[in-house]
Amino acid sequence: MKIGIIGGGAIGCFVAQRLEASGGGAQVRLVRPERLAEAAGDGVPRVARVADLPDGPDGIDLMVDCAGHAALIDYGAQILERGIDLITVSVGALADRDLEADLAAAARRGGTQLHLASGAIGALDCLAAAKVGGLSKVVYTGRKPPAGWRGSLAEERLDLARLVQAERHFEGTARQAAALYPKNANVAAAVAIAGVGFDETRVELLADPGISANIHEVTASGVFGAFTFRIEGKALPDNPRSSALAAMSVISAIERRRTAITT
Ligand SMILES: NC(=O)C1=CN([C@@H]2O[C@H](COP(=O)(O)OP(=O)(O)OC[C@H]3O[C@@H](n4cnc5c(N)ncnc54)[C@H](OP(=O)(O)O)[C@@H]3O)[C@@H](O)[C@H]2O)C=CC1
Ligand SMILES: O=C([O-])CC(=O)C(=O)O
Repeated sequence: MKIGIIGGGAIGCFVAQRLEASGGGAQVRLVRPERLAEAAGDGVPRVARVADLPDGPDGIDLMVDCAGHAALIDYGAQILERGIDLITVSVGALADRDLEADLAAAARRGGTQLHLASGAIGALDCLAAAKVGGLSKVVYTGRKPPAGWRGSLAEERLDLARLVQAERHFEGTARQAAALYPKNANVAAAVAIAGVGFDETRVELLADPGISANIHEVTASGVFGAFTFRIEGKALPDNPRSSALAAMSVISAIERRRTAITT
């Protein structure tokens, strides 16, 4: 399988290095034009760098977006329309109804699929199955140490450097959370898409100086019964905002495409 990657940050580098180590390394990395001249800094120097998809090698089977909302907006539709499947971590971008419709139309035209990586959360399979019977309530709570909220709206709402106890900086719908916190609420979006949708999923986001992990909790109830899922995810060393599991979920999604029998 010929794979291309978008994003050379914490998640993109993890993915590129894992692919390289498994012998099935990526063929190309899509970068912003102004990044093209830079020396390879991701530990996988033989990967071709291009600023536009047509400049890359032919026959790419799969692109993986590890870059964030802007990348899905910039490249998603053209990738899908060119007949290339796409795995993305930028799930929150789909809170924009127009983008969601554009991506779905591009996938139909290209005969392709946009696969949403499970990211930093789990239990999405459980939510999706429970949705079949009918879900009555889904609540997602995201809790990170103050450093995990740097560069987000939380900085405007709280004095992150001086927190002495957990403080909530957002309460609302998953659609609002995903739009307001593009680097931090992709999990809320994934929970919404698997379950009761962007407008019915309730979200709370907290900064907590007493924790060192990114703690995500989902509670759901419906015809199936009820469940609570809680994960304490370690952040990636290069980015305190992003849980390591998000990067691992991309590799897992790729591996599942390579095996005859999959979950
Ligand atoms: N689904 C989930 O559970 C999770 C999803 N995420 C999403 O993943 C994103 C990436 O996370 P992470 O790797 O930690 O972030 P980083 O900030 O470490 O890296 C982001 C990388 O993407 C590149 N990039 C951003 N925009 C574009 C673009 N338009 N075109 C090409 N490259 C681009 C950046 O390049 P440059 O340096 O040139 O800007 C950088 O290399 C997050 O912003 C978030 O949206 C994160 C965690 C969990
Ligand atoms: O990585 C995480 O813990 C969650 C995250 O940033 C997101 O949902 O965007």
